[in-house]
Amino acid sequence: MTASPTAPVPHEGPLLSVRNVDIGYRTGRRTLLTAVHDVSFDLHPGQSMALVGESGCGKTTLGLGLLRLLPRTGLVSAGEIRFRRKDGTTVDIRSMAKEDLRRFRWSEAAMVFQGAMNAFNPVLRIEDHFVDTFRAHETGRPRRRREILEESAALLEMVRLDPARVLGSFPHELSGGMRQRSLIALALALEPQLLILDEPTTALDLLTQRAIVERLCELREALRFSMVFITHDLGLAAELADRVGTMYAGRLIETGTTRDIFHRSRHPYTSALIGSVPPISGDLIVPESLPGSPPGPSSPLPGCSFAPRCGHAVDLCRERRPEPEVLHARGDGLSHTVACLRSRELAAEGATRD
Ligand SMILES: Nc1ncnc2c1ncn2[C@@H]1O[C@H](COP(=O)(O)OP(=O)(O)OP(=O)(O)O)[C@@H](O)[C@H]1O
Repeated sequence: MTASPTAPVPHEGPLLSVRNVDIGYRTGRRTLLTAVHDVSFDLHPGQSMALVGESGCGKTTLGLGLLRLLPRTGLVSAGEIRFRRKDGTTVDIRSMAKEDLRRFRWSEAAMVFQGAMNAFNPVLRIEDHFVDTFRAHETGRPRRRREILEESAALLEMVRLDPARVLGSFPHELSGGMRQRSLIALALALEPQLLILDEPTTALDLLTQRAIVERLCELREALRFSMVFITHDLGLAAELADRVGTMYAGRLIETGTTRDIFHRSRHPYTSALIGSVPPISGDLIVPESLPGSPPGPSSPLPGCSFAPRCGHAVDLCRERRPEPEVLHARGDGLSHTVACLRSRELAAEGATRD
């Protein structure tokens, strides 16, 4: 018997399962500064998760670490990053051999960095980037250049670019928004199941940002890839994500659905971030109610890293590190989890958001 088109999709389990991951940077022969601590989360097929937090909280380090794209001094030093491949097998990205990893990137998981200029080779035309990407992942008979270019044109049209104008151009001949869209088209070329976007619209004007975000929403719906979206802009997070994770001093201190985070955040840091957003979506500004900055990896604190800036901290917060606690359990990685010793008390007092 064949399944009817309306039959529920069988439960597939997570696409990406991150467990107790630490990521550090070597600063000397024996010193490793840990920039990401003990991060765990599951991402299911088709889900989009935004990582938010001030600068230096470890969002980019986590994004790069997930695909083993860290600079030479960077290292995933603990934990598991399990990924369900297109062939149905599961692999720990940490233990993948280099050649396997090369094939895996782009075809199964791709990353779009902030500032697309650096992602392109300045002496190659956009069409050559497409041809190289397709060719590097070919397994059977090499495809004709014309065939690849036709497919590339369709991808560019998908992100609303004119292929006739873009394919023959060098990266510097395009505007920032066009480069960023070209990069998104390139990242989607091999139909990856996971797209990691790091501030993909920063430095673009508001109209271009909006156009890219709208296109990404539509594409995700049509192509059903999963997404991890790193941003300073909570307005974008609210639009693009169905889940949000707040990072502070290298830790994931609150995760939940977009609704949990924007309407009933339980960590005073998340509440302060949301309180700092201007009424119309825009860049995150450090709120006046939140003076100071997050501690860097070289100055870890014994208790809660946010305690020195938190108006609700008590002595215990400075002594004991809060473990993530599930406040509202849900399947598919959608639980609302918070790492704050006082979260229940503060919610009862109405000090966090409802
Ligand atoms: N190549 C590196 N070598 C040493 N330390 C680094 C390196 N890259 C980042 N760090 C440190 O790791 C910490 C986390 O930085 P990261 O860039 O991941 O944060 P972020 O939240 O993404 O910030 P931003 O939003 O500004 O990109 C910071 O303290 C940073 O100084």
